[in-house]
Amino acid sequence: MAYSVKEIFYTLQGEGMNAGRPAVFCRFAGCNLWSGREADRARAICRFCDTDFVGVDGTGGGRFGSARLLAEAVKAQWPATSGQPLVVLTGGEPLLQVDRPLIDALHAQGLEIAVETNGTVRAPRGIDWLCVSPKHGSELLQRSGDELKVVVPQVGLDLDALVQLPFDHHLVQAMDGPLQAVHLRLARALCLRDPRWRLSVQLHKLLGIR
Ligand SMILES: C[S@@+](CC[C@H](N)C(=O)[O-])C[C@H]1O[C@@H](n2cnc3c(N)ncnc32)[C@H](O)[C@@H]1O
Ligand SMILES: Nc1nc2[nH]cc(C(=O)O)c2c(=O)[nH]1
Ligand code: SF4
Ligand SMILES: [Mg+2]
Repeated sequence: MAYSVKEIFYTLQGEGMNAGRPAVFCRFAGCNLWSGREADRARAICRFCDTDFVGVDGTGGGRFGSARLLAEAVKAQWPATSGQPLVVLTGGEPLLQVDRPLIDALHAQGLEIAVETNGTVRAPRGIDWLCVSPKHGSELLQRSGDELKVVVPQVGLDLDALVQLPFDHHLVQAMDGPLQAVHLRLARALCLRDPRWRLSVQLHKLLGIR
């Protein structure tokens, strides 16, 4: 199968339990909850997205004709020094494209595989770290994993039900945008009130990196 990739870049994981860990990011093009066009945002299912995932024109992006070619392009971004290489597959919605051959090809390159998904597509087996971030108005099909990362506030999402889902970690992340300061206070208060939740701060935005 061929893969449409917006960009591939090396940075620090900015979110979740692995925040601060160096990783190669592979951002797949396209999403099932928004077209990515500003004109469509107001009527999209997911309306708060902070990411450009349209097209294959970013740094290191392109159409990759095979799993091996994409895995090699990802591995090429890892520095020559030692350490366990990590790739974060994101998007857009990566699980519209990630399949067993790609997982096997990334593992064959020695990469540990993390995925950021909206949970509307069931994850294939073999992912080493699965982060699910549910979106109100969509059906949550992937209901287990390593971390559940809920962007707040999302009116209509039942946090009491979500915190009971079988994930090892339950995190809230303040919705970025004009009201981010308000959302951060709300997310902080939520964790203090119910310590089953942990706060995920978008470290890369604080640092001014991608
Ligand atoms: C751009 S999404 C791509 C992966 C997948 N489509 C998803 O939604 O999980 C990566 C992460 O950024 C989060 N995110 C997107 N827009 C955000 C915003 N405005 N503020 C905070 N987090 C946001 C998502 O919830 C998700 O956890
Ligand atoms: N540094 C950094 N960390 C991230 N963690 C999740 C991201 C994403 O867009 O999926 C992201 C991102 O875009 N940049
Ligand atoms: S589901 Fe993820 S990629 Fe798609 S629009 Fe929402 S935050 Fe963006
Ligand atoms: Mg991002």
